[in-house]
Amino acid sequence: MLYISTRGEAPRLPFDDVLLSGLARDGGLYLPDHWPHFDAATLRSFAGKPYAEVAAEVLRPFLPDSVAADVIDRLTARAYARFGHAATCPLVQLDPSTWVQELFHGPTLAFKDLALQLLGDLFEHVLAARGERITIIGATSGDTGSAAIEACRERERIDIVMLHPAGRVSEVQRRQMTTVDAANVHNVALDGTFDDCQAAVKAMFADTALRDQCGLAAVNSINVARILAQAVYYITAGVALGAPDRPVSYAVPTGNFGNVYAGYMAAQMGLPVERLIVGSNSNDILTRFLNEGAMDARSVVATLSPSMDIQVSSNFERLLFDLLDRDGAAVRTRMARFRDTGSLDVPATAWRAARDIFAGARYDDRETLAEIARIHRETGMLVDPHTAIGIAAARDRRPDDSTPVVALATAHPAKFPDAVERATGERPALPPRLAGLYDWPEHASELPNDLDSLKAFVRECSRAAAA
Ligand SMILES: Cc1ncc(COP(=O)(O)O)c(C=O)c1O
Ligand SMILES: N[C@@H](CCOP(=O)(O)O)C(=O)O
Repeated sequence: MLYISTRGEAPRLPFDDVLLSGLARDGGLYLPDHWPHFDAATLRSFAGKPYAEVAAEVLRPFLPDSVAADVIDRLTARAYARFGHAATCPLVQLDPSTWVQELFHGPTLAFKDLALQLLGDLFEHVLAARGERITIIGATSGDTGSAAIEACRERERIDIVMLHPAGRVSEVQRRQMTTVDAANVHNVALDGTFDDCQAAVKAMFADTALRDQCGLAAVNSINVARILAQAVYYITAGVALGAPDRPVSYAVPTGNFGNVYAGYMAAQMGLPVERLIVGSNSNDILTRFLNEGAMDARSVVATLSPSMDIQVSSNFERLLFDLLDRDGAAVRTRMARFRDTGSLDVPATAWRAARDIFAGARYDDRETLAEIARIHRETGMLVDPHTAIGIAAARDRRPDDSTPVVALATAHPAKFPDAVERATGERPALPPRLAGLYDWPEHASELPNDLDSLKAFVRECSRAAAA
């Protein structure tokens, strides 16, 4: 299998190159050139298997022979052994047709661990085989950062520079990144929003000299391997609830559109998905698009669900590519106009096609707190603000009462203790291994939102550049 860019101009690349190269050289995002199809018998055979085994089966067709054979079995077994629940991503039933899938049993308590624990080992395997080093540059609104740092800390062939928007992530999220004391980990508190961080990362990838000198690589959903690995939990939840013999819907708290795009990928591979329900906070560009057809970026508003405080949802470009019949030139023109004007022109036919599978709902902070309180009152569960938005969207936008809906619980409530306590009066405790988090010293460089300063910083941190 080869991977193609959404902007149609970069060369097709094999998996190893795409894994290590991040953004395509034409500014686009990579996608597989075709989707493998899992037939009904294969999907049925996944039910009841350990998560690591299903992950290996689902990912095998996307991998080169050198990894697909038995290496992937070892890597998935090792990655998912680090999770704190024997089922890896257990399902908890809320009512007769709604389930919550807990994606927060990994080392950093958020769904990003599902992909990044595996990616860390994959990077190491491929880099050792090629005798290379990389410098990862990433942007985080909170959770990608800690999951990527945890997955890559102290790895000999990797340096990691992680940009977070100063003052705009929760204290637990920030400390999970900045208290890591490892020579290859470099945190940047950027004076700006998450969108500024993500734009800076993409601009650094566009600098060919920097990119080649430092061996830049991505851990964000820019990296297609990240979201391919996330498609697995849609499949394990679906088959546990009766797929392929009945369709399943998913409700997903959404910011950068990566997680819900992973659900779209699972559907392309044959999982019968009835609806992908997008839950937004007040930064509701995706919900406005789905409901009204217009995609206009506004200023980012700080909310109680900071990981979704995003206006430029990077992965929407991957969906747009499909909606425009995989026409890279059409994507290129529209993305250039979006960058210049903040308005993305999506043809009405494409909008209607998007609405065949996606639906959207928006919740402000008041509604989010009310939802956390309601869930606690009615079920005893404590949920984080992002998860609450997913559960509310599951209830409000489910297509019918009979199709099961899986609401994705994307973070542990202890990552957002202030909001949870405000809504319920109960303060969720951190797991014992993070008990010292508030006492450990923090390490971060405060930098302005200035590309030249960031590039200089990355060069300084990169052992690949120094070699
Ligand atoms: C807890 C949580 N929920 C939801 C999201 C939104 O996910 P995505 O950006 O993939 O749409 C994030 C961001 O990664 C997150 O950290
Ligand atoms: N919400 C994310 C933002 C980055 O998204 P990604 O899926 O592209 O890594 C975060 O938690 O950092």
